[in-house]
Amino acid sequence: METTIKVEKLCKSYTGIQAIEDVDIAVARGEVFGLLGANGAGKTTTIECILGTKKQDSGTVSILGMNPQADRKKLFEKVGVQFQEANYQDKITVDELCQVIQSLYKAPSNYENLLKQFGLMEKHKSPVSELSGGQKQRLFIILALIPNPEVVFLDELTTGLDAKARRDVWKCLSELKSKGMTILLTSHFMDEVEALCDRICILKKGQMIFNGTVQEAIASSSCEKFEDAYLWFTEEENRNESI
Ligand SMILES: Nc1ncnc2c1ncn2[C@@H]1O[C@H](COP(=O)(O)OP(=O)(O)OP(=O)(O)O)[C@@H](O)[C@H]1O
Repeated sequence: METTIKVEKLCKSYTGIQAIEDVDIAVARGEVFGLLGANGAGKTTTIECILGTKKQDSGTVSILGMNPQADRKKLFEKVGVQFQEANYQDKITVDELCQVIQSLYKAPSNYENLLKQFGLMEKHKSPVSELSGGQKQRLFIILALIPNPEVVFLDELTTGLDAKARRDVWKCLSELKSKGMTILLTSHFMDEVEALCDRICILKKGQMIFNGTVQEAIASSSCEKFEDAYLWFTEEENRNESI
């Protein structure tokens, strides 16, 4: 199967902190891959190194056969990124922000369709600053999809969304997946990971402690439910007791 994202022996440290160490990830085209771990485990650092917005200390990254450091311009056309926070003018409206993003790309998606799909059409004339937290979160997913990307990175996918909005986002992502989009996401919600991800990697203090499917994670633990298995992997005490 064609590999869309390939990461080998990725290491990155900040002053005094080894944020990630020897991370290996391979994501096939059309796959939904979940990067999991507690706060500070190294998920965002991994994504930033994959995107080339942070330079790794060692290790290699390839997306769609490109080196993100050397081929940044070409990658920009094919990769979408959901930002947690974005800098935009104070009074800019949803329409205007989408149009600005659209203007940056050669073959963008129709953003109005995305607004409809994500239930934000009624807010299209509102200033972004007046959206609720969940509405902003959905807008950031839309901005990531405007480039019509082959690969999309969604960091903390549905943080801040209510139950209905989360389910709506899941449905939209399943549709994108069925059209062949490759998705790398991080999430702290294990029901979401179970519903969406073909494969996962669990990071703990920058080290990869599991790589495989949700079913394999459950089978390797002494647990029946995925959330319990995830906690078994990430909580030291439980693992030591079981080993
Ligand atoms: N710019 C930075 N300077 C110094 N240390 C940093 C920097 N960015 C991240 N770190 C540290 O690196 C480690 C990994 O952080 P990272 O943001 O990658 O974790 P994360 O898994 O994305 O966490 P969260 O779930 O809270 O978003 C943490 O210990 C964090 O404090």
